[in-house]
Amino acid sequence: MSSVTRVVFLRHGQSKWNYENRFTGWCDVDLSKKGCEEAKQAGMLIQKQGFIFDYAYTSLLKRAIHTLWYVLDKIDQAWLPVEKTWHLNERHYGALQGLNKTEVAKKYGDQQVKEWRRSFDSMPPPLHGINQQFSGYDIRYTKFTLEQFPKSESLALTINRVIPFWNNIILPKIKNKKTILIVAHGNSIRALMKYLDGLNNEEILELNIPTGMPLIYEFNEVVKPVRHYYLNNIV
Ligand SMILES: O=C(O)[C@H](O)COP(=O)(O)O
Repeated sequence: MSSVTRVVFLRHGQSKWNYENRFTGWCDVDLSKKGCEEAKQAGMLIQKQGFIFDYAYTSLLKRAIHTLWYVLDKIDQAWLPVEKTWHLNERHYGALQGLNKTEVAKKYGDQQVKEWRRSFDSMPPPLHGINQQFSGYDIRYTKFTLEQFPKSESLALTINRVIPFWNNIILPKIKNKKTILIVAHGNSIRALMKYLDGLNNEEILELNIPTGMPLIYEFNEVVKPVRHYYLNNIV
């Protein structure tokens, strides 16, 4: 019997705003046609490896939830216990949400946009007031007061809410040899990878997570990550 325990991470398939090249963050945008196909393909890759999961986790955002549904359908594990949590949401992109990434780069420069998107502690400009990109009144976020509700998040702030979830909820399950599927977002997965692999601030700048590509992490008996790889790289 294998002594490693595996966690499958999956960034949602392409969303409609990924397709339109717009900052999305906590805006609840659905999958594009291509994203649905990517999700089904991810399900097929996972199914080929014969994964039988004990638990699945995803965010409160439908691009991730629907990706999970496609995967569970493909692997015929629709019965799996699923927990949805804001801890796995995409990083909040503040006032950039809804804006076109190329237009923002024309206005502020490529370097500034790269910093907002990929650096450790740079914070996108915060949302001001209540506009259509503000989801603070949404029923799924009632546990936040308006003051607590994020108006923007750096990767550092994203790490602050992803890692307690990892340590309290996921880690004990890995210790018990449970196999877990986590369908989340580019930056909530980057936050986890920074933590798991001890990446420094230069390394995290260059880390991008592709849409719809299952990423396998293997953990040893003391729950240290020993290896990770994308499923499309398996021959
Ligand atoms: O929220 C978004 O815009 C994307 O899902 C992730 O965006 P990024 O690649 O700019 O971090």
